[in-house]
Amino acid sequence: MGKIAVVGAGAWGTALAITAARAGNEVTIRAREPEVVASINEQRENSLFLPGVEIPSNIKAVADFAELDTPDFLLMVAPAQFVRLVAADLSKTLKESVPVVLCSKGIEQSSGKLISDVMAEVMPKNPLVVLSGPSFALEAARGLPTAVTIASKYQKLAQSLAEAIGQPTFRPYLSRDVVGAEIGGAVKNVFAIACGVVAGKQLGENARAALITRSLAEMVRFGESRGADPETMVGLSGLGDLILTCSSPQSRNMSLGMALGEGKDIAEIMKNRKTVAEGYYTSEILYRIATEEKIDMPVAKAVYDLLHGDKKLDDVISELLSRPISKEEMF
Ligand SMILES: NC(=O)c1ccc[n+]([C@@H]2O[C@H](COP(=O)([O-])OP(=O)(O)OC[C@H]3O[C@@H](n4cnc5c(N)ncnc54)[C@H](O)[C@@H]3O)[C@@H](O)[C@H]2O)c1
Ligand SMILES: O=P(O)(O)OC[C@H](O)CO
Repeated sequence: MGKIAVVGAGAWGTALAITAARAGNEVTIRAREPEVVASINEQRENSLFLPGVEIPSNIKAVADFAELDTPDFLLMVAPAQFVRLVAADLSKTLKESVPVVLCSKGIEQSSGKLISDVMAEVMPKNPLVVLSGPSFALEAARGLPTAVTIASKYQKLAQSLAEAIGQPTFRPYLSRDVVGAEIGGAVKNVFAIACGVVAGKQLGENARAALITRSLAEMVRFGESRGADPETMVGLSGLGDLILTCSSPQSRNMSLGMALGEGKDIAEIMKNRKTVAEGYYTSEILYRIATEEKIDMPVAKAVYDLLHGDKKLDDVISELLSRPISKEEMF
């Protein structure tokens, strides 16, 4: 039986803890909120972030990083904008030999850095693995079939993580392309907001299909700018996650876009959110990077204009639709 630690007891951290426990591991999950620690240990439920799912008895919640001991793998599942701070605290007690599995999806807004680069800065010695792919927390937690990409330059580690947490209903696929796996998960959140706008404004399924396809082209371009393999972009962590997140109001990012498309105000939507819609933060930095580096990303720009600019929805849509005719290029 292996030992898995999870840092971040939001919906995804909790779902991954349940998945790892279901595979037979002893799991310790560190929650930031004392009420979440109590809820997991006493009610066997994370009633704040993943209500309605039973927590198996081989999961223990703790408040203190020091209680995580020395796991075989540590899963980092804090929201992307908090990973630097959380990792800095964690690094005070975690041994440098413990492999860290990055499960967060985003780009650091203050620096424009990929979160794997943030981890390399803050915890440079811990071997890094990325876990990404189309995976709604609730479905994975309920044991519904899910497939993910596990990427690392240390293939033996990727393999042993896959063996430790894999099971018929949670199938990992292995990759060496850490940056590619990470970028797909980070930028699809921005495009899911755009697809939500299409749904909320009832622009139709043709528009949504076109938007997903053109978003994939932008994902490929951005990925190439960071050295990602275009093939990774059409795998689970890229196209797979793009399709999932752009197709279901279960997605926090798509539902944020739907609210915008229905005419709600962004400040109102963001007020009092307790769950994270990573695309909101990623869209701002993605637009800045694309502008500075001249990466053609019109859909990402449209989302930026809606969330962080002061453009009107109808103006943003007509700007996107009246771009000059160009050649259809993906790669
Ligand atoms: N929910 C999903 O279905 C899902 C699936 C795959 C990946 N992810 C990714 O996992 C990451 C975590 O998302 P989630 O869905 O588990 O979170 P969540 O929205 O369910 O919960 C919010 C999380 O943010 C944490 N948080 C709030 N303020 C914080 C602070 N100041 N410092 C540190 N942490 C703070 C909370 O403790 C909690 O863990 C995100 O990057 C997300 O994109 C989520
Ligand atoms: O609910 P979202 O939009 O944060 O998406 C969750 C996962 O990233 C889907 O793979």
